[in-house]
Amino acid sequence: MSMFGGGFGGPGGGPGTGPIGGMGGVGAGRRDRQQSGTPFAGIPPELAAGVARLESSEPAEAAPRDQFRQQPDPRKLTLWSLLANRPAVLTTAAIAVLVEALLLQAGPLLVQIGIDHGIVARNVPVLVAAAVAFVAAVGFTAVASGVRIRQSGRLAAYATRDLRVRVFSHLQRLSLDFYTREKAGVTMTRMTSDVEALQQLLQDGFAQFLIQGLTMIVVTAVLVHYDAELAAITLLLVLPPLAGLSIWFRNAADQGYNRQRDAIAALFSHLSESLYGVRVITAHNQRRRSVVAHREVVGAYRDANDHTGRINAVYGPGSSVIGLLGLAALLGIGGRKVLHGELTIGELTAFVLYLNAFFQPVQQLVQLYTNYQQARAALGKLRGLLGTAAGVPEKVDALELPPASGGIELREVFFGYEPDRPVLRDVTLRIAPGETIACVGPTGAGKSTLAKLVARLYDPDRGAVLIDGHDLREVTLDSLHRQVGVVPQEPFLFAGTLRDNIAFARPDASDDEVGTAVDAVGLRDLVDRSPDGLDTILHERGQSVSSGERQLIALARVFVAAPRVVVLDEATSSLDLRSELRVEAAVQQLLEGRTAILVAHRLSTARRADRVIVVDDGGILEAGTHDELITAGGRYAAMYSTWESHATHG
Ligand SMILES: Nc1ncnc2c1ncn2[C@@H]1O[C@H](COP(=O)(O)OP(=O)(O)OP(=O)(O)O)[C@@H](O)[C@H]1O
Repeated sequence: MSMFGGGFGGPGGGPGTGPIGGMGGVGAGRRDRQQSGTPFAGIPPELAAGVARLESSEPAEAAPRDQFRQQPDPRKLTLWSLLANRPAVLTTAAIAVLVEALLLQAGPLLVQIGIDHGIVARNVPVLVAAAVAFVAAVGFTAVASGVRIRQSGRLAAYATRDLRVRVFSHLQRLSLDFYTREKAGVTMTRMTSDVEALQQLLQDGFAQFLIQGLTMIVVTAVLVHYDAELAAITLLLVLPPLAGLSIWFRNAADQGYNRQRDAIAALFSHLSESLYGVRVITAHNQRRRSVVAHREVVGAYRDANDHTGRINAVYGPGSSVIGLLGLAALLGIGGRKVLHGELTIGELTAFVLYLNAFFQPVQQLVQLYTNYQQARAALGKLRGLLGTAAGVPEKVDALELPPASGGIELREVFFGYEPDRPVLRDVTLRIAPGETIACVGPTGAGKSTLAKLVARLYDPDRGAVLIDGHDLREVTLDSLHRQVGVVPQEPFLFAGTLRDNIAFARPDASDDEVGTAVDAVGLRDLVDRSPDGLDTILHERGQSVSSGERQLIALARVFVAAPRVVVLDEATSSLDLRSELRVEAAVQQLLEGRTAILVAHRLSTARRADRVIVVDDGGILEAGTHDELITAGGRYAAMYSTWESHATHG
């Protein structure tokens, strides 16, 4: 099986090497075209002055703030932690919220003053003053509201950006076991839909929550001030049923929104798998089945939405009815008080307006609560993801692996992907610096697994893997990956230029270094044939180059990285004889002077290795040079004679 499931690039291109998609290619491309002197290369002279002007006015690019660290971020992910990162923006937004909430309450007060002291008292200046004050309050409210929306928008944008970077960094930290276990679509959902659910709440939700909450407090105080008895009766009538309904909603929504999150993740998973596998689906005539399966996951998502919709249909109108009944009660009780002269008509009007102002927030809070529940479910999922520990963690006190001479040792290694299914049992193997070892054996025997352990893509369950006497678990992953290069069975190319792909592990590699790698692995032909040479854009996953060329690019990538140890999982896909020979020659070049572990699917590769090991039944059955094993007449000799007769007759 593939060492990386086609998921990762070459060595050292592990965590934190940054994106590649065309990055750096622009500048590099321009530099090269200018040098090449071809027609249309570089910036036309008549535009040069304009470009220089434009460049000088561009702000200098700040150094990236986010550094990748192998150790996970210990901070717990909470809504507050997302907001607290930008105290200045948060404070401005909070002040704007406060001002807006207070100004909003001026309206009913001014109406009451206008009625009681202006209209009823026939005092025109007071009436005019109340009206003017009303207009001013509206103006200030608009300004405060503008500031609040702008600042809370910024806050949400920053917070979700931070969250996305944090989750992505964590994804980079996780090991192969996570990616085998977790569907790509589910992880995508965490980064898209879940983060967006949070964004919605952060953008408007919190500010609204504060405004509405403050409004309710202010209004309650004002109501008590106007008529404590009336306020108490009305609030007692309203609050208990509202609280009961909210508790019910919280419990029901918790389940509902979790179900919704799971359903959307399943939907994304199926979508991404179907898109990646579209060729196989079409070739095997399984489009109908694919559509039926998609209808099922979409159906499950619809059911989840339907469920939350039903809950909302009870909670929304339910809380509204409670509020309106409260108003009706107020009209009856308050009206009686006016008739008995205990309350002025202006006060009752203000009371009704304030109570309305009390219930409007309730309505808004209902909506916000829905958002909050959604965001809470999303946060739970994201927290789960951030809480996933890396399968191959780096020790806090891990040491830099010093420049290795490349001696490798597997010491009594036991390993299984699942606890009850051991793949390797008590494997001991020593590889001398500079030696090339070929692993052969039947399919599924554990050859790739052995190679993965040497690259520390997994840790052994028992025993140890050492380089130059250093246990791999004791050294930093960064220093290890710099010195152990991996060529996966199915090379993965990124959308970007050829140069970007070749220099992936060392983006700072010079043109000369890239050129040397190109020549060494025999890619010169491809580079010369490509329209823009090294600046030719490759399509996603390298679909625009042949499988042999992909292998050569993967080899060139490791060549540029220049690790001490190479772990190479030979591709099983067969190439035509010419390409095969080119790849073989490239491998020879790459292995020159390096320690190497080859997972050899072709015995021609094994023949050229310094030593061959036969892996089967969870261990190493035979080990020795090709000639020794042939002479011994054991398992390898049998495999070799079968292969040879196929090679000559086939
Ligand atoms: N991620 C995984 N999770 C669970 N089991 C796995 C995983 N990867 C491999 N296996 C199992 O471990 C065993 C050894 O797999 P491995 O890939 O090492 O075989 P291999 O000898 O390299 O085979 P091939 O020649 O086909 O590449 C197989 O039985 C395989 O099914």
